[in-house]
Amino acid sequence: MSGYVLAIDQGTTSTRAIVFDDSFRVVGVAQQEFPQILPRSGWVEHDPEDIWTSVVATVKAALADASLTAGDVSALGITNQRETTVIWDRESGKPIHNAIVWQDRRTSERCRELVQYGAEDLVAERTGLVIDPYFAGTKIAWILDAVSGARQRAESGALAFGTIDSFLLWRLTGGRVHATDATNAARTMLFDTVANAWDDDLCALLRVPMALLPEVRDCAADFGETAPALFGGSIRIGGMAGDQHAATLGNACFQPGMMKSTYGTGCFAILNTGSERVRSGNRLLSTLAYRLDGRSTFALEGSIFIAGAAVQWLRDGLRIVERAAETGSMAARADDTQDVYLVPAFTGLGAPWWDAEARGAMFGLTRNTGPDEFARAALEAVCFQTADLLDAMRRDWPAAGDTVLRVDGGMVASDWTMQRLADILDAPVDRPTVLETTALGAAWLAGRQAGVWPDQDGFSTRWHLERRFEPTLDAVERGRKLRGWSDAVRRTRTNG
Ligand SMILES: Nc1ncnc2c1ncn2[C@@H]1O[C@H](COP(=O)(O)OP(=O)(O)O)[C@@H](O)[C@H]1O
Ligand SMILES: O=P(O)(O)OC[C@H](O)CO
Repeated sequence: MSGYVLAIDQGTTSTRAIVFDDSFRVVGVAQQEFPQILPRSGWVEHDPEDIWTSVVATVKAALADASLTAGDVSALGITNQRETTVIWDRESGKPIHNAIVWQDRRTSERCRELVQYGAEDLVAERTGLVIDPYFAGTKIAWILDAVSGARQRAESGALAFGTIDSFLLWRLTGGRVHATDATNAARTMLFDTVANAWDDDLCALLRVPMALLPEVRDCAADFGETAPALFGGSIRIGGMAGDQHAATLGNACFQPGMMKSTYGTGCFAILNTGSERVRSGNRLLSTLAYRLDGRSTFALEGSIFIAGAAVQWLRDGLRIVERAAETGSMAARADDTQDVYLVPAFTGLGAPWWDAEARGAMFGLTRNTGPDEFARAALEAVCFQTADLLDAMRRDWPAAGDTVLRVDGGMVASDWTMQRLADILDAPVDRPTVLETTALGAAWLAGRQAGVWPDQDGFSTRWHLERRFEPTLDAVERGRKLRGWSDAVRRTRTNG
């Protein structure tokens, strides 16, 4: 068998398909953006057919780019934007509603009711999550209530629910496999991560019929094979993981205490806590890092909703830059005497604040404030938010104290941001040579399952550092900046 492995990375704004060889080099790649549907303030949807079309097109294009056919590829791994919720008809394969995206806040009111009802402890104990519209559970119930007849059809077993991985698997296998992996299941608010099973009590609480739910498998498992007609030959599907979990694997964070942070549209920091599921006292998520060989590895996660999206706002909303990459040089020449803070709560605040109602704010504006200070504030916001997460992680799990942060995602191309991140965290930041770590993690799962790629140890030794950013900021200045940020967050929050 060849060492070529294909990964589908189905993200929030685009789909990528990447072919790796057995030296983990990218030999073929294709990317396609698809429309974001914003029906009203705080609502975000995707058309699942757009996603499906982009997956088929990018897989074909990546194979062509690598000058390979389906028969040359040993395995396929799928990784995906998490929590985004699709419900489809098992007979026709057609979705009954647009996918409700992870960023969508339409179920805030329902979540408030669940908190008032006193469900927080039950949810935390079984799932490790906080109650928030972010997760799939309340989105499923919303669709069943909004689409006429859907609840009844769900109860009779005519409909299927899946996060994007599961929906793609169903389509790729020609409707033969309805399954997900444990990391995606862990983002629904319906899955007991210790028992590794869907939870009857939570399904009843959230009014989700269990007949809708997919079978849950390990991240590296036999997920079936692609229908031959799709890509001119079938490919075995051997790996599946939510994108942040795949990035944890791709960054080889296999040991307890290792941590990665991915800077894309949002920012997601995951700290490997080993076999211990740490109950957070600081409103972090206690989730799965990954599940392999029947064993779960747990993690503390901090989820920030807006990271690179703040840079997109400068580009597409304010139009003060033409390209994201310009923000680094602007930040470098921004006026040091101006303390301008952006709290980018465009869709509420995630961890550790979980304030669905908060909206973005800027502080410290003067008549001298210009585009450079805006750019610096947007990039620094990402650093300050990561510092809040790391601080919460250290309080929850003191072993996190000496952590080196491994980073990936589109934003880490910015040297200025990575240096500022090390300065604000007062910790080293390691940037790997392969920045496509999410796709690499999914490919590793599939390659390992097919027996053509190495196990954890072999893979870890081939993780390579491109550059380490060491902290250089003095403690007084760092403390002053962090106090300014805390004050800005306090003034933005609605639940503090
Ligand atoms: N040089 C850069 N400086 C700052 N931000 C950047 C830079 N390059 C890309 N970005 C930001 O990174 C994000 C894209 O990262 P990516 O990992 O592709 O995101 P996603 O997978 O969430 O779609 C965009 O929000 C973009 O604004
Ligand atoms: O598609 P991304 O990279 O923005 O990641 C989305 C996250 O998985 C949402 O939880």
